[in-house]
Amino acid sequence: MPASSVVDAAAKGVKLDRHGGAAVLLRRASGANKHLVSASSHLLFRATVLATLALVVLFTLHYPSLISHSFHLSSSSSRRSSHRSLLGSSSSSTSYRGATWAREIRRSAAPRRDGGLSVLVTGAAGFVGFHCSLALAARGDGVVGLDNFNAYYDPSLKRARQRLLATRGVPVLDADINDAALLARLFAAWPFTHVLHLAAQAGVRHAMRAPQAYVASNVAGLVSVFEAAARRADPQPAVVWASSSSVYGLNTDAPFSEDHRTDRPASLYAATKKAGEAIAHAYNHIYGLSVTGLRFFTVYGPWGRPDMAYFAFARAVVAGDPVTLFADARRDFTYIDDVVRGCLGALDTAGKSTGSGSSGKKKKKKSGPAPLRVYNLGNTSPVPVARMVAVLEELLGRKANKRVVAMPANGDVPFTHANVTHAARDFGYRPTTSLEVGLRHFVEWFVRYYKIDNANAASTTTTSAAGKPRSKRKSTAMSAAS
Ligand SMILES: O=C(O)[C@H]1O[C@H](OP(=O)(O)OP(=O)(O)OC[C@H]2O[C@@H](n3ccc(=O)[nH]c3=O)[C@H](O)[C@@H]2O)[C@H](O)[C@@H](O)[C@H]1O
Repeated sequence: MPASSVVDAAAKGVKLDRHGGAAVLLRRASGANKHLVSASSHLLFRATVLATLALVVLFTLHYPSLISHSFHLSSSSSRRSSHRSLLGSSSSSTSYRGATWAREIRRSAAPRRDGGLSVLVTGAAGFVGFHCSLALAARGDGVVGLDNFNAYYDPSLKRARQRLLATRGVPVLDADINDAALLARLFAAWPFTHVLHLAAQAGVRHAMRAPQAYVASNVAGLVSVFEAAARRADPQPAVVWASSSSVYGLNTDAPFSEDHRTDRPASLYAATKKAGEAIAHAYNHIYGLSVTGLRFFTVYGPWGRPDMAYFAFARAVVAGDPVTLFADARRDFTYIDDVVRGCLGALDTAGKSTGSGSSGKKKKKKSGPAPLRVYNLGNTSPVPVARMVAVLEELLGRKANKRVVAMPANGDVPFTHANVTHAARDFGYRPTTSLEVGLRHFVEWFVRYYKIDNANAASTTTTSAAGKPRSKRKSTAMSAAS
């Protein structure tokens, strides 16, 4: 029988089978063995397809989060190789649900050392959140991160941080702190002992361009986190969150102490951070929530924020673009590793929340008032911004095209200077990194990450010197090496 006839017979068989079954097919085939073989193979084929479909349906019902790619976990983690990657970079947080998802959360959140913490880190793909998450995971604490990956600065840098965290077993969910339902599901999935709340709208001067973003993140978002921690979580976690040196505003007493006035913010950014400190007081008072606010002082370092001056200036120096310096500005630049030690110290000493939270009703406090703390995390040695640029010039082996202007009325303050005696007393905080050393670490990362040829730099040659740039300028193009 020609091949076309076999195909015809098989086609007929399908048709007949639909109407009369295999017996009709067998009669019409009138003993032709080839037809019999063809028909029975066809039946076998159909049975296999049906069985496969049934299996797919069963699998889908059993593993919904796998099918929807809704949850991010490391695919390359050495410690957690059993975690298959569910990284889906643009998934909606509303799909973070289900039994498998909750199991994955528990697996990442569980500490791997005796007495370890279990920390929900908001803003985990941000600069400080990324470094703190790495440090917590490295010492065996359980960590689950979340971040909304907004475009305030290059989201690809946040994605690169997310990928690196994944290799350490820290998932970073694509989620917004204003998603109350998701926060409730996270606390239902696992009793986090701590929340390190670092998600925020940063940037002092940008607040004049996008004021509502600061209200949405730094006020509404903070309330959302406090609501979840105080009223949805049972037991309540302790919350450590990022306030800012900017709350000192127009204060002129120096160095800035936590006892100084903070009721004269100079920017909307500062005002929202100050509002956050007042909101923290209310949640501590009403719900017995343990809350620690950390006033960061111009934190810098590898994997930093491209919107900050040291980072933007480094890019401008490499590109040969102008650098605008606000005359006489000084900052208490604080290196990231020092700040991370401060954050972990604050978490370790946070003290327990004492209210009862799951029903949202205020019940009798379990053991008196919960801690309410605020600390400066600065470097204690302000440096002129012009000096910061000079160090960058040295490290990059290129001269900046400087333009010095009077400080505009944009919310900036002329100087910051931290007194850190409270943090030193309560958790041994002692910053040890000079601006020169810290910027060297930053530049080493910066040239590697953006694949910049830095052959002229002081750090890699013995002949270049600040003020004596080489005439030969190297490539100015920057591309991320992530
Ligand atoms: O400690 C904080 O609470 C804040 O620190 C950081 O704010 P700032 O201290 O203002 O840092 P950053 O912008 O790097 O400007 C540094 C210096 O460069 C000067 N500066 C800035 C821009 C410019 O074009 N020229 C210039 O001279 C400028 O006058 C300043 O003296 C965080 O961004 C903020 O989110 C918050 O965390």
